[in-house]
Amino acid sequence: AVYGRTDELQQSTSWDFVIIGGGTAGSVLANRLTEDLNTSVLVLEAGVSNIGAVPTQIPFFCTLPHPEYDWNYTTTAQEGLNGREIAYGRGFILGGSSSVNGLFYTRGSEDDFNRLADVTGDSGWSWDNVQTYFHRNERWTPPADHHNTTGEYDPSIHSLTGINAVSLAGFPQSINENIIQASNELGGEFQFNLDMNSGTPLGLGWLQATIDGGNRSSAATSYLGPEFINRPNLHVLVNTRVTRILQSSPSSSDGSPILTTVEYAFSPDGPRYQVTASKELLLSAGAIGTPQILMNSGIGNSSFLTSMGIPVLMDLPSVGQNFTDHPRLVNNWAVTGNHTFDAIYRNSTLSNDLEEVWNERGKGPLVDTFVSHLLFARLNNSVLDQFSADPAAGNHTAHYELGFSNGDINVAPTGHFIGITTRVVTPESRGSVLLNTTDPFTAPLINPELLSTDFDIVTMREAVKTAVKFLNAPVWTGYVVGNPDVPYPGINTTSSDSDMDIDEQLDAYIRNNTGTSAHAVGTAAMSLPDSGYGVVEPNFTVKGVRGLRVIDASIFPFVPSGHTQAPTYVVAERASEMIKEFWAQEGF
Ligand SMILES: Cc1cc2nc3c(=O)[nH]c(=O)nc-3n(C[C@H](O)[C@H](O)[C@H](O)COP(=O)(O)OP(=O)(O)OC[C@H]3O[C@@H](n4cnc5c(N)ncnc54)[C@H](O)[C@@H]3O)c2cc1C
Repeated sequence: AVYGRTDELQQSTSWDFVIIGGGTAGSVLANRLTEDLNTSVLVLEAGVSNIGAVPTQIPFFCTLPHPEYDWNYTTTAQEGLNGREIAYGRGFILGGSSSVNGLFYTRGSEDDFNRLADVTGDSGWSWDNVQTYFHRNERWTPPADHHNTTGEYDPSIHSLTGINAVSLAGFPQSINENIIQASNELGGEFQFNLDMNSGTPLGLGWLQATIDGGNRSSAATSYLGPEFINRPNLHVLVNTRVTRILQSSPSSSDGSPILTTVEYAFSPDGPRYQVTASKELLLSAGAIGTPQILMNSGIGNSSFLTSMGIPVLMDLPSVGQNFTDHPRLVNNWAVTGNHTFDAIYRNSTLSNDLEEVWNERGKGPLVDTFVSHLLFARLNNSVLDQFSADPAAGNHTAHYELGFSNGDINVAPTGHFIGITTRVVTPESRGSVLLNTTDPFTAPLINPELLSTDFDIVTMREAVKTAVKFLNAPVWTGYVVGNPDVPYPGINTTSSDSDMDIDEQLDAYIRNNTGTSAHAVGTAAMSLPDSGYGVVEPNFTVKGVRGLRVIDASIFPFVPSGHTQAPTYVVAERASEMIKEFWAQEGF
């Protein structure tokens, strides 16, 4: 059950596992570990319950701000973004970021997982071996309008038996046919890909999203859904901020501290409570929350911790480092038609009417997220050759992504648009999450270092050029204003003196407008034992301590080359299995 106050919990209960953070990964762990009714689990979640959080349930409204369900973080000044500080979304709600995200369901590439297997020395992460976990996660679901989906995906690679709903779009956008036609006209990098979740995502295809009959499918609605949440051994405490992890008993025989006690509070000045897990603590507070909790507990770079006045429990300099994210840029071009979705954002009467249709019939444009198709593409060799190394995990892995929208998600006051969101999916930039103060209720310093390398800015520039190339396909004649010779965004004239001028102007536009995908990973990276870097071992245990594992998006040493929720679900599914196997071997 879900509780709002600590005194509602049965005080006599002892917990086998305490999970810190009821987000994407935490909800999977809570579900899988309580499949055995003899295993008791307590989840401590800082955010609110997802029940009744209607704005988060409507897929199309995912682009609107929902401050009551968000941590409302802001980054440090980003040099690569001309010094701007930008909003950094994180779900402050059961289900975590899966309850507020853009709902895109992309698994990443075969190369991404094979690289993870190499880096961790664990073949269990290879693409072939993780298919089991994708299948445990995914429950392929018909779209809200039940249209014939033949030719829009490959059924052979999907699962009907998982927990989290995934579907194709359930409302036809007026540009759908043109997008497919443009892919046929242009071929090459725009070639149609029947299913981008096959391990080879390159090309253009239909977006798959975590949507269940027009409603968001989050970790909370699925893994903590009605059929699971009332298990007698599953207890979820919301509105509960974990402040620190504490050493619970004398060190183990090899001298490693045993960390199975967690301290939590309901307000900055309120009393601190403690609870101890009889088996393990599972830290799933996400790529921002996890390093913050570790550092406040004395696990991190010892000189940094000492400078903050925190007693050092374990010197792990990689905590909070290696922060990786996908830079994201929303580009728009004016169109002549008026069948775009722009009016929905501007006209509150229309938006309310559509919400009624969504609510009563599960139909209409609100049943989908804001993108209908994606393109995954690689840099041309001539561009790639400028760089000493290719950060992609392999040759079947994209460097950038384009997402096509039938309108402007930035809500322009007038006009009709086609939107193309460009993202760098193999960024070289690495940032950090560090403590600002030792107050666990104060936000940490979030520095994704977006666009801080040449590779990243050049790749974003190529992505924008690819978007323009796409809009110059013959099918857009008479629809996209300017076709042929669609203008580059941010540039007033197409007749610049030289290519260099255009590149410089594009770079200025990119740096002034790029934001985040909120695909934060890497701040508690997994590495081989004795590798000299990293935070967790391949079995998710925090290096040098006992009783504590980190299981969430922070463990990825490299960001997958797609949106990060599906890989995070896979991490949590596999971790649950490993934990169960470990305790079965221990004889429990
Ligand atoms: C706005 C946005 C859009 C995105 N769009 C997409 C998309 O379209 N597709 C996609 O694949 N991915 C997307 N992502 C990324 C994806 O959702 C995340 O990578 C994934 O959900 C991360 O899962 P996690 O378990 O690591 O963290 P989270 O799901 O964020 O879970 C962490 C949980 O821990 C809780 N917590 C943190 N600190 C504490 C504390 N001190 N005490 C108690 N609880 C705590 C949080 O409240 C949260 O519930 C998006 C993310 C955001 C924020």
